[in-house]
Amino acid sequence: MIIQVVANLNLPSLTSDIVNNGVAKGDISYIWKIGFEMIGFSLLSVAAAIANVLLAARSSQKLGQNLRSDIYRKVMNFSNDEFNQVETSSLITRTTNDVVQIQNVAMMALRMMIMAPIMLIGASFLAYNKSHQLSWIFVISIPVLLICIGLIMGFAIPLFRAMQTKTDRLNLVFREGLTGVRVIRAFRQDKFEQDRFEDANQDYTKNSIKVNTIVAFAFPVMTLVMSGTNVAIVWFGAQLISSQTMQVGNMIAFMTYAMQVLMSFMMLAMVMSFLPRASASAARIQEVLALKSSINSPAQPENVKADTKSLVFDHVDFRYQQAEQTALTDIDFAATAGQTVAIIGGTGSGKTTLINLIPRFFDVENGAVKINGSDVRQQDVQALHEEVALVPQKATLFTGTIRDNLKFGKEDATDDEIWQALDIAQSTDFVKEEGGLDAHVEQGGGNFSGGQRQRLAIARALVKHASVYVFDDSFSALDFKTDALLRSQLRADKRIQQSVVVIVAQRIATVADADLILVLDNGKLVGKGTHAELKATNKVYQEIMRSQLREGEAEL
Ligand SMILES: Nc1ncnc2c1ncn2[C@@H]1O[C@H](COP(=O)(O)OP(=O)(O)OP(=O)(O)O)[C@@H](O)[C@H]1O
Repeated sequence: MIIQVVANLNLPSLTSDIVNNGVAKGDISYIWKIGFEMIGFSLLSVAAAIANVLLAARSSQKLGQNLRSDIYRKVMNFSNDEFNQVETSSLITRTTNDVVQIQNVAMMALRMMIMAPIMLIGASFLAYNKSHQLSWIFVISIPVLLICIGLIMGFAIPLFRAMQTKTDRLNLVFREGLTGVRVIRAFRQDKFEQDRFEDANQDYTKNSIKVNTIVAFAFPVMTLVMSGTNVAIVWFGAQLISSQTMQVGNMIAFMTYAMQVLMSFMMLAMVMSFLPRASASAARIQEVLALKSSINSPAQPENVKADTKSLVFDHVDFRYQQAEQTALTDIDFAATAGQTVAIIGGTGSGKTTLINLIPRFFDVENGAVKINGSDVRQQDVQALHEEVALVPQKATLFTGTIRDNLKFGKEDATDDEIWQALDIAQSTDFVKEEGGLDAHVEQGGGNFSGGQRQRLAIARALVKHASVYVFDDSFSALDFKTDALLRSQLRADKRIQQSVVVIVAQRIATVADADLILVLDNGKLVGKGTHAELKATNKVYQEIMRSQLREGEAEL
């Protein structure tokens, strides 16, 4: 860049030299000499400019790449609390659009922000050197230019800032529309959603048009100021020349320097006008990068080596962030290898909340959750996640093959192990029908039924070797027969027998043969025991049984 600026600043001086000493005096050999020099400087300037653009593009793209990886790595370590703080759609905009803003401004800064001040000072100095008498023109043209730039930026900057939030809104509505497209159709809300999107789209477009209109004004206004300056230089320069107080070459050089001075201001203005938008983007990225995950490994994690696997909830209270009431109160139970704990309760009673505490998605308020005898907060988070195999309420599959999806918990799983897990999960038949382990899984498992997705998610958890297997309402999408078969095979499996199994369910039939049943009501443990004990003594359990008998579900 410095080579480019020096070459550019040198050219007008050579021009004045060639005119004054070559053209005016008719010295052809001098013209050739200076002419070659000028060609040399021009080539140098072009080469330097190309190198500058290449390097600036490379550095700014690398910056973008690093920012995107940093954000992704950070977000992957977020706990549920952090996900609640930043919208998913906003996270996507931040990783894409916001990073591009920073990239663009970095590119511009590398090309112009440093070049403009050097050029400004150099050109001003050299212009003054060429003609003291014409320098007063700057006293008028620079303030006029600055006022124009100031006015344009004053209008454009707030609009530039608004651009980012409007992009967020557009993405949010679009994303909600995409994910909820079936619900939207079923409830015939197409028009409402279309209108909502149109509003966001129009808002964004109007803002863009306004910004671009203002920016479009900038160019002619600046050209006007430049042309005015040129006219003034020629007008007053001509008078000086005719009175023989200035040489023609000096006037030409002065004119070029004047353009360079004004161009520097314009470059600075251009970078400045992009800065507010980029600084808004930077703040949004920084917000994500600065978020501290509330779930972290301790400085010195405990080395857990238990011969028998166990899961203990020791008088646990839990409260969601900013919630007034505890979502779980005084939950206390223990289970060891080979035992199945079942959790039953009405909707919103806290079942999912309870099992989210096992892999430490949230931290308890009081008490402790212990796996294999050690408090989960004292364990390395990664190591803890290794010990828990979770089947969430909503089965999530990833694009790829069935084999890819099932190897998620154990990278080196053999096909035999996978088929064994599929067998227990009652999935062998439909997987074979689909074409085996290489069958394609579409985005979100869209080419499988809800029950099939659920069973594949169960199989994925079974492939993993864990201390605790957690099934969150995973059997509800299965019919009674499949549900019973799956659970009996689960009980018979040698590896599962050495682990603790936690099952969340709505149906009495699913929980009846568990070693320990927990009855949850409004976040409290209102019953704890076997099916026979609870059936005899627990009112809430009896009520659940009665309601299901009435519906003809539980034949017990
Ligand atoms: N992220 C959250 N922030 C605040 N409150 C929450 C959050 N998630 C759940 N809750 C509240 O905690 C309570 C228990 O919810 P939970 O999802 O554990 O119930 P559940 O028994 O699993 O219900 P279901 O059978 O319908 O899945 C509910 O009152 C719910 O409103």
